[in-house]
Amino acid sequence: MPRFAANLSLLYNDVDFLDRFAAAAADGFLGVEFLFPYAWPAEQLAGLLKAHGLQQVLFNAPPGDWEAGERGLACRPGREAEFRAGFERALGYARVLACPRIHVMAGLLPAGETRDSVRATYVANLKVAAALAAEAGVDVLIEPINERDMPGFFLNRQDQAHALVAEIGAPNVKVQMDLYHCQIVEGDLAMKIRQYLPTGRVGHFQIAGVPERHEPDIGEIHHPYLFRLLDTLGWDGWIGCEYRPARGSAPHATSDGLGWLRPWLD
Ligand SMILES: O=C(O)C(=O)[C@H](O)CO
Ligand SMILES: [Mg+2]
Repeated sequence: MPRFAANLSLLYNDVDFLDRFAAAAADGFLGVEFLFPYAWPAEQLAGLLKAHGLQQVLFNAPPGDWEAGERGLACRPGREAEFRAGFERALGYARVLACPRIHVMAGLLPAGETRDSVRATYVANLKVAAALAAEAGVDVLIEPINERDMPGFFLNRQDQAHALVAEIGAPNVKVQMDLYHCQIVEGDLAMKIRQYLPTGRVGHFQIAGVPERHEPDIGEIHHPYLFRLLDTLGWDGWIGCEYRPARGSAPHATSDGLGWLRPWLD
């Protein structure tokens, strides 16, 4: 049976961030993920996880200046020291939160650069992150993201991600297979899962309805088929619920829209 994690950056966003842990636990989630924990002390977040019987399954390394539009530093030549310092900060949080994986966002292509011209920077940065993470027993995840949501993002396709994982050559670097982005960029989701899951190089899944990124039962993907497929293939990791609730009304919008999840919680 798939295990579902609530993405607390997108779900329960009609209550304060620190109250989302309790809300997720009350809805039956056993795991949570979020984008960035850095506005709160790690010990405070660890206390909330413990109080509500939740596991932290994923969060992101610092992405650079998010407010200014940056979406990761890994592919940015000249930002290597900042990338490393950010990743070390993330590892500190991972230790306190007992979180076994960190997502490293690739970043937007700098003006005048191409995917080929920044590839060596990206690979070198990921090798550094992988070595640091290995000492802490943590996996480093890389995620292909569609360019409608993030124009100019370096990493967009599953085949590109898997080729980079092979080139980086570290056993703790894996792909975060977000089926929402994969559907928008490539489609053919079931065949892509059948192709990549047996490689052992998929470290996490995420889901959302396509194209609006609302509940998984809104839109063009039939998720129950994919959940059964993941079960058949023996996936025992997590599926992050990374969508913007569209049903119900505040302060229960997320809970009101969880009808799709209930059959999978038992
Ligand atoms: O956008 C996504 O799908 C992610 O998972 C990133 O972590 C945040 O942009
Ligand atoms: Mg995602």
